[in-house]
Amino acid sequence: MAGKFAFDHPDDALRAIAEKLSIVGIEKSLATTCGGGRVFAEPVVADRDSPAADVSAMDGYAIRIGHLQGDAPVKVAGQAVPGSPPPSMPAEGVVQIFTGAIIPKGAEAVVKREDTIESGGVITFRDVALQTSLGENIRRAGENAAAGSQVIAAGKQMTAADRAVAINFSCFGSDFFMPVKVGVITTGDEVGIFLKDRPQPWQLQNSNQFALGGLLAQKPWIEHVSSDHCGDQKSALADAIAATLKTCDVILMTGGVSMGDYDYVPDVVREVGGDIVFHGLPIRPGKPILGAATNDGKLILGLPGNPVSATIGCRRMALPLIAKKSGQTSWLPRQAVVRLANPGDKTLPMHWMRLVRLTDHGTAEVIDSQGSGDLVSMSQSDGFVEVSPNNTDSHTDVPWPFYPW
Ligand SMILES: Nc1nc2c(c(=O)[nH]1)N[C@H]1C(S)=C(S)[C@@H](COP(=O)(O)OP(=O)(O)OC[C@H]3O[C@@H](n4cnc5c(N)ncnc54)[C@H](O)[C@@H]3O)O[C@H]1N2
Ligand code: MOO
Repeated sequence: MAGKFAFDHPDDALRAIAEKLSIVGIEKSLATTCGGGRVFAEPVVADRDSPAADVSAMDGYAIRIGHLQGDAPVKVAGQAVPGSPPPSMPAEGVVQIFTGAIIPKGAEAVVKREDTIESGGVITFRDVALQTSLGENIRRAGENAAAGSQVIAAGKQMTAADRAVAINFSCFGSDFFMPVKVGVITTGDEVGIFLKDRPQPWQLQNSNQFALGGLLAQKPWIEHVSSDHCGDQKSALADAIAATLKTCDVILMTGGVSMGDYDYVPDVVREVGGDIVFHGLPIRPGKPILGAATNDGKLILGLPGNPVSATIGCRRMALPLIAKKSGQTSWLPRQAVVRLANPGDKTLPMHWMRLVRLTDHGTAEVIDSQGSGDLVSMSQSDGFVEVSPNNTDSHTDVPWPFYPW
């Protein structure tokens, strides 16, 4: 135990609960082209060398190094074009070659076209070409990857670059992890979706449902299955959690996790068999957050009801844990860092999530906020930085991890 909190650092809390989570199942042989953003459940292996043969990196002439001695014109005795098998290297003369074409057997280098003087079937080498070394401008077979080697590891989320790699190696189908099924349950008698009648002063629109839904929708490895809302009745909440556990791998809740008389979430999570790993973390906003796992490895995360706390909590804590369940091996956040233009002198004894707007590459400004109910300032931000507890360097040039929306 770290003081009054189970963990000192949000990442330690993530690691601890992640150990209790199961990984989703596998979908066999989906088309790779449909799998953009999904998580590979098997590695991609090179079906042949890349490049498949020695190829030219330039438009020019395939030569033997011996051609570079003397300044007499040399005959262009053949042509190597992409899309055709290579000609053989003639006993005399050079072969005109184009970028990507296979190097004729016996050629030792490629001289760029602009480093020669071309005239009617012969070339002479400019001075710069005389320095050409053995193998210059030749991409060797297998230099990117050898046939049979792993080019993409299982557990990686497929990027656009991975799509290119998979298709390059003729991997048109692969096993992928199934999307993680997530159910959202918001709570609170005051919260609703008021379409026709405007909310009364004691009521408010269910913005959390839409904030969480927006973050979940960004991830192709998540299937947002349901959004339910529960009033402040313990039995209704228990029923909603039990029903959602039947259809989902993860339940994200908002509200009802702090100290109020109607904050039933911790009790109900225990009742449905949730093993509470943390309830409260040294983070602001979001301190009352609750993390639990069921005995079959499902995740129940209770986010505080305040809109900024719920949204930041979803970004900082829920998405990595869902990533873990999705089979991703690199699920723990590794964020790019930014420096703050206007950090001020204030410190907090907590990990402080500060809303920021990016102002330049690597620089951001802190946005004025009225606190965790101020969703207007949140919408003016590009995301938040996480400042260390009791940080006395905040007014200096310290870079902080940045979490974009
Ligand atoms: N005595 C204490 N009181 C509070 C503590 C504490 O430690 N001791 N912690 C405070 C902190 S920090 C937070 S954050 C809130 C979180 O409380 P809950 O998770 O129990 O959330 P609620 O009380 O249900 O709601 C808080 C706030 O957010 C509004 N809300 C709730 N759900 C939604 C929604 N779906 N969409 C938009 N807004 C929502 C709700 O109306 C309240 O205004 O507790 C502090 N109190
Ligand atoms: O720490 Mo609570 O999550 O801000 O208002």
